[in-house]
Amino acid sequence: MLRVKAICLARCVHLAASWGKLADKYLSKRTKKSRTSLLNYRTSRNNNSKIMERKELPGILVSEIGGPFGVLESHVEFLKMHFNLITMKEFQKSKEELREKIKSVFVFEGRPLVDRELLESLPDLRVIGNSGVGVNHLDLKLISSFGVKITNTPHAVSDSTADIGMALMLASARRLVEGCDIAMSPQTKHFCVDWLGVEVTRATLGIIGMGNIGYKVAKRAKAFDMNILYHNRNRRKEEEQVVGATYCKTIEELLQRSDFVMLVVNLTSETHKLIGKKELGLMKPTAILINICRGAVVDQDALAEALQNGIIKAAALDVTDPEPLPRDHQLLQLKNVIITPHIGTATVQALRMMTEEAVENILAVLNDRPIPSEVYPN
Ligand SMILES: O=C(O)[C@H](O)CO
Repeated sequence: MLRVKAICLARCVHLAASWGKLADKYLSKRTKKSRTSLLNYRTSRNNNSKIMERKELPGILVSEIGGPFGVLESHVEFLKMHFNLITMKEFQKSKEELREKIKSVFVFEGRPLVDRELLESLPDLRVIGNSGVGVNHLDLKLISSFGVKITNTPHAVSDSTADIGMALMLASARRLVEGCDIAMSPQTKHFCVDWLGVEVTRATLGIIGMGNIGYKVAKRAKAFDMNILYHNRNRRKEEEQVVGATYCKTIEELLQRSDFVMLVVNLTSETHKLIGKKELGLMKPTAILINICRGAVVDQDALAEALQNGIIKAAALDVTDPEPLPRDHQLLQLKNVIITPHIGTATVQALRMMTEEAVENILAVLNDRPIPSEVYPN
């Protein structure tokens, strides 16, 4: 009997051990797979580093290291694994020595400025890698006329920007900033608010621009049981079905039917002041406008007027034109506006992925591989 018990116990232990091993194997496989981060690049570069000297790496021009418009310090090591990193300051100092080394420019927050002068001083330049999706700060035609490719990072930015869209919609609907002011004010003795918010649940959200970000907004809105309308140059039937969205052929129809209107388009000559007096006039007086793309998509004077006159109820903006607005701008005086400082991609994860996506694009151009995200002039 004792022997049987011992055998049973041994079997159980063996079984548990093999499950453990299996689980370990499975988990490490999953962890490795989900880690599509700097680490992957690091590993592959480390293997190559034995055969590749730093001086052989292609030169990449960056604005500066650190500072609000510079490459994040934590990304420098990663960039240096693939490139010979040259800052604008270094380039200005030794132009003649460096000009032929620079094959790419890494543009972050619109810096460095890529103008004719810069393009003319870089004879071997092959690609402008924009870190971010919006390329309105780049003269696409001019850059292309130099035979230089342009790339952007539409995938890296989509989740964080969609999150900001949802955050602004919720904050505006529930008057979060006003509530926060009351709760935190030293003057507050009792919590007594004389206003009510509105719910986003089951309300109608109209999304103008169903690209990567617009689609991620729709996915999130679906979880709020929202009735989703969208307008886009091209109808996206597959995505429509996934999120249960309804296509509006015209912006006018979308504006008339929506409780919340979210702007998620690229800024181009066609979308400049897309939302003006006429469009605001079509919206419901209870509607809220949310802008997470570019400030110039909205006629801000018309918006301020509409907000003052009750044409629409409120606005929540992560972007303005210019940024920041002049301190005496009328939009800053209004209670029914919330403005955040263009923080759609301001997360550790998004910035890391933007750098990775930009590097992937640049390396594809430099190695004559298919380019994941190329931008073409209109
Ligand atoms: O364009 C983008 O991706 C964001 O606005 C960050 O610049």
